[in-house]
Amino acid sequence: MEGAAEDPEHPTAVGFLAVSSVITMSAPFFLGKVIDVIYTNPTVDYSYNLTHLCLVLSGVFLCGAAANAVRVYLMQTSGQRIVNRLRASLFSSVLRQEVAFFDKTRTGELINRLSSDTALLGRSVTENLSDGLRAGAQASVGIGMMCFVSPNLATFVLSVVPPISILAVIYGRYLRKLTKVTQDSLAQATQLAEERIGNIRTVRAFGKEITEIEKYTSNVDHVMQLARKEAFARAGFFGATGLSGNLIVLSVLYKGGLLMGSAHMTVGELSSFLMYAFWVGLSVGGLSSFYSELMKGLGAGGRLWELLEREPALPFNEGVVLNEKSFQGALEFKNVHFAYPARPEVPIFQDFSLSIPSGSVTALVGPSGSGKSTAISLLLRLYDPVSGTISLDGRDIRQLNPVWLRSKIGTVSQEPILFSCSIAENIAYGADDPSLVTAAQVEKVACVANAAAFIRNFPQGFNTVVGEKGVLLSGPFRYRDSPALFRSGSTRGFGAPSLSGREKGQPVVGGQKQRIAIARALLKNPKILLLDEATSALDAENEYLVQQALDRLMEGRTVLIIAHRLSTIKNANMVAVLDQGKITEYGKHEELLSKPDGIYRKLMNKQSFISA
Ligand SMILES: Nc1ncnc2c1ncn2[C@@H]1O[C@H](COP(=O)(O)OP(=O)(O)OP(=O)(O)O)[C@@H](O)[C@H]1O
Repeated sequence: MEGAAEDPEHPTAVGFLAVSSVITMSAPFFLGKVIDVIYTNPTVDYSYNLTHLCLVLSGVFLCGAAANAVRVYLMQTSGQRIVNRLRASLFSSVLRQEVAFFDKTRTGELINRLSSDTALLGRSVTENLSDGLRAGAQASVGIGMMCFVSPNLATFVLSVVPPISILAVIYGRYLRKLTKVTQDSLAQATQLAEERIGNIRTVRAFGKEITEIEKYTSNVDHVMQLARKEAFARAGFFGATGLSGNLIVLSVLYKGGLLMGSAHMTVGELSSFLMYAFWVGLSVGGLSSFYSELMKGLGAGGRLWELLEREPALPFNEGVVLNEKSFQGALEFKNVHFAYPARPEVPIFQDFSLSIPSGSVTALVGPSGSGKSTAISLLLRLYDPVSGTISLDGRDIRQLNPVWLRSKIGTVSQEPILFSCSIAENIAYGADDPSLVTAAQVEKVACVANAAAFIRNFPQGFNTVVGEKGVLLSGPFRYRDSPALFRSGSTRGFGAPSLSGREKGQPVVGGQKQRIAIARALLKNPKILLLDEATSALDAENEYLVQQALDRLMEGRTVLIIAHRLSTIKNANMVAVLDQGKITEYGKHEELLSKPDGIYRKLMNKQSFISA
């Protein structure tokens, strides 16, 4: 691995590995000598030689143990370092991917890569590699020493190796298959748990706790069944190897006894031989677990590599940056055709054209599902059109640097997403460099966004931590129009139905999240604003506060707003009606309303626009 090769601790650890292995493997030979000294000098003064020998050997063994401990320490730290580096690169690679990639890839799967696959690979190329090397070296030296001590006995013992190896290979394959199935079904159970816990409000609102518990329990029961099968296979294999190990030792003792009887072997040699045989047995066990860990690591590595090497389909931070001084912020869709990559057969836009002049407010209206949010996703360049162009100040946005482009665009969605940190941090998130934002700046934008008063009423003020997705704040009541759907292959784009609506029946106190999101957008101070108005009515006072904050935010910017309020539509410079994948009507509210058979007129009659 690249990380392992760079790591300076690796060569040191290999040095310690060599020292500890040499010492370990010389032990049986010298211990055999000790036994022979005991047996061949049954006179009084042998104790002097023996004491010396034992003292020297103890010192050597101590060095071996210390070298081994240092090796393990170095390998563990170096493993963790590799895992950390892998995680950082992987996270960086994931965050650079285009949005369509996230439509297709499950979050749980990515989290799994980030947490367990990296750990698996890290361990596999450090500790496991070191243990494997050690086992391999010890097995070869052990076999060599067995041949050296007694070639006769060694040939006898080694003749049982081939059949046992064949058995081990068959077992290994079976086990790998079984492990994969178990892992897959565990991943399924985890995915289910993650989704249901993340969407607990929807589960609760539908009273599905018991059903979900049963579903999860049946999933983990399935995992248990597979795990039992695996345990059974392992138990059989270990039982068989244990038995054959003992039988081999017994036959070595038998044959060794005969050789000793015919004076072809000393008792020390037989003891050394047995110890070597024992070490070889242990090392072969170590080698097999090294092999299975390595295979797991390589599997994880393959999956990680795919992700690390994946080139995002849309560029991440490259392209033209327009001159800030002459930058106007005029937007235009020209003959845009678009279908989501996850569903290429369903066209969303067909010949969609719309011009949004610099500094104007355009209200976009249309039936639900007509593609209003999609238009915003395209302007943010979360996806590219199949054909046609979207331009900013006459420049195709595909030529522009997407990071720069997005830095010029502010968004406030129906259900803004806040992070689980303090309100001040959430507002500062809008700035290019949040660490440079002062408390005074945060308070100022919060004031303009009509958010300062309610924030100050919280005991911790601006330091109040909002819950995951901002659930501790009030938001619009959205059960009516956006039921949370469990995933069936794709997520929604901009303005995805959030699950953090309020429980049915609770009073709607209103719009705190929106006002924080407006403050966040104010701090960003973008030239272009893409807004998705909340579909729900707030109470009169909050309605007024949010509306006033939005009006202040819109001042002097190019605005495209998905309108749900009559007042917004009336105040907009232009209204564009989106239907059947294109803009079918365009003009001022009154103009459009005066067309007797106009779609806008029908829409107004059919759809309830909030009259506030
Ligand atoms: N990421 C996605 N992958 C595939 N299809 C999607 C994705 N996001 C949205 N769609 C589909 O695209 C169509 C347009 O969706 P969009 O959210 O743009 O409509 P909308 O007019 O904003 O609707 P609403 O008013 O209900 O919010 C819908 O049929 C929707 O199911």
